[in-house]
Amino acid sequence: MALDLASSESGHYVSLNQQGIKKCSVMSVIGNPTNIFWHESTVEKAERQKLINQQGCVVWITGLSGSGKSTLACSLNRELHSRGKLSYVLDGDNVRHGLNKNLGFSPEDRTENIRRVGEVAKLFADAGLICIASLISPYRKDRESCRAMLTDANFIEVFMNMPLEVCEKRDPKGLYKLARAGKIKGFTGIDDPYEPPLNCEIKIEQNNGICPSPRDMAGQVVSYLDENGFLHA
Ligand SMILES: Nc1ncnc2c1ncn2[C@@H]1O[C@H](COP(=O)(O)OS(=O)(=O)O)[C@@H](OP(=O)(O)O)[C@H]1O
Ligand SMILES: Nc1ncnc2c1ncn2[C@@H]1O[C@H](COP(=O)(O)OP(=O)(O)O)[C@@H](O)[C@H]1O
Repeated sequence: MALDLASSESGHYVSLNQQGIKKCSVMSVIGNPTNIFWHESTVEKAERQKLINQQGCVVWITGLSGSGKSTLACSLNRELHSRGKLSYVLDGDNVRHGLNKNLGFSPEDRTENIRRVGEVAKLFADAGLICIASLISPYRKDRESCRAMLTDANFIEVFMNMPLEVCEKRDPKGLYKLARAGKIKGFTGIDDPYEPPLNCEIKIEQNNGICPSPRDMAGQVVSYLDENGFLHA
């Protein structure tokens, strides 16, 4: 049986095998990586974008549960696809089934949830895709951190400005009901805060009490992307 001993302070790695022979080598310190270097790709982002005739970016959809984030994300994805544009949806609910399945809804876990999705979205944008991230992302500072990961123009924040009453009336998963009954603690909008964006690029809201259709919501985002040059290389 081999025995591995690691010293995180020295960065040395000591291994004893069955014959008691010691091996020493250097490793990255866990939790505070050292000895890692950025490796440049030989294919540049501009070349990838030219290939697919679009500009990589992140469309970040934020809003209360039930405000229509997933509906807009799906509709936008379909609309872009029909125009021959490559997009991909990162939906909070879905990402929490895999990459983020170890995270709950404490403020710290939500922050980590947003940070990870922000990093993945940044990679998709670098690949040249229009990455549609759809998460409650309730805290302003977390969304601002994601914005800071990209150049400002490539982070397009879409605020689903739906009144809580509308979201609660929709309640497609019955979660508001559970939250009101005290059976879910820390539910956004009920007993956990939602901080609306101060400077978002796009706001989706009701007109005279009527919510725009999914197609119209998507149309609003497509117009922005088109007018700002994202739909051509
Ligand atoms: N406590 C609490 N607060 C808010 N939402 C809750 C909670 N518990 C479970 N859910 C369900 O989880 C979905 C939100 O996941 P997100 O990853 O988007 O949330 S967050 O951005 O980390 O706040 C959210 O999905 P949507 O309804 O699509 O927004 C809810 O269905
Ligand atoms: N533009 C809209 N008009 C009418 N109903 C909508 C609209 N957008 C979403 N909905 C409905 O509201 C509910 C919540 O939408 P959803 O996209 O799941 O919200 P979220 O992802 O923000 O939780 C769903 O039942 C959906 O069909």
